[in-house]
Amino acid sequence: MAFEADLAKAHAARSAAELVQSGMIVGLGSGSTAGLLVKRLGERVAEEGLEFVGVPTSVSTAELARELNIPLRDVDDVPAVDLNIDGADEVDPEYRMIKGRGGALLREKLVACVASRRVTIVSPEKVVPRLGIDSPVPVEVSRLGYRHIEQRLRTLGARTSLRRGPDGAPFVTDGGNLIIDCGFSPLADPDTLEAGLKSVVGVFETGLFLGLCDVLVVGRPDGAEQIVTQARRWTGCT
Ligand SMILES: O=C(CO)[C@H](O)[C@H](O)COP(=O)(O)O
Repeated sequence: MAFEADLAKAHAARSAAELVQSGMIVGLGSGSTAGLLVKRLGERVAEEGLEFVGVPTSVSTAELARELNIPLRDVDDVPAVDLNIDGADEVDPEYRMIKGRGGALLREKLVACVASRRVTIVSPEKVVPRLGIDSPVPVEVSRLGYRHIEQRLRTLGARTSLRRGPDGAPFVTDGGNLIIDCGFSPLADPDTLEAGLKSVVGVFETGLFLGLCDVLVVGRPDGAEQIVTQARRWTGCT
């Protein structure tokens, strides 16, 4: 089963890597599926002389891309991003997503928002009838005051859990913040929830990615399907 999911991720990554053309500025997502994408792009650089500039969404993605000789820029050093390719934890029938299991949600959302075209790459089990049944919504918060922020998130109906690393210490994001995972059952209205979470002082970003999927690439053990979503675009990005 794990082997099939890995194969599906590899097919999704490979299919999306074909969308990258020389001259593009490309947002490079984070996580295992995005890692496979970066590796495939590295192969294209080495084998075909593909020339593009990557905008990494995490320290680990930047390290991998550098090893593969992919030139990088920070998001503030590019005028815009032509194409962003990233993974997701869950995608619903309206192409709304939960992201951030890897803890890179703030930078991922920033880069997705400045991209002209956003591509999501997933294995099939990530496509769900409804968001939040299995995955909590990660919320990136200030270290200062995080206990009070957690209380406020509870008043919005969240079952909260401060994310911790393997050593038991609080997980710290690339941006130096904390993550509070927020379980909602059910997650009834993602748009209203996003507005509520963002209204809490000290919340920097949430893992709800709404209107940020223009193309969904679903990998399978034997290939991949690209779906042009025509999903409503998120007004925060336009
Ligand atoms: O949002 C993310 C990291 O913050 C990842 O894209 C998401 O968690 C999917 O990861 P994977 O491809 O390893 O399943």
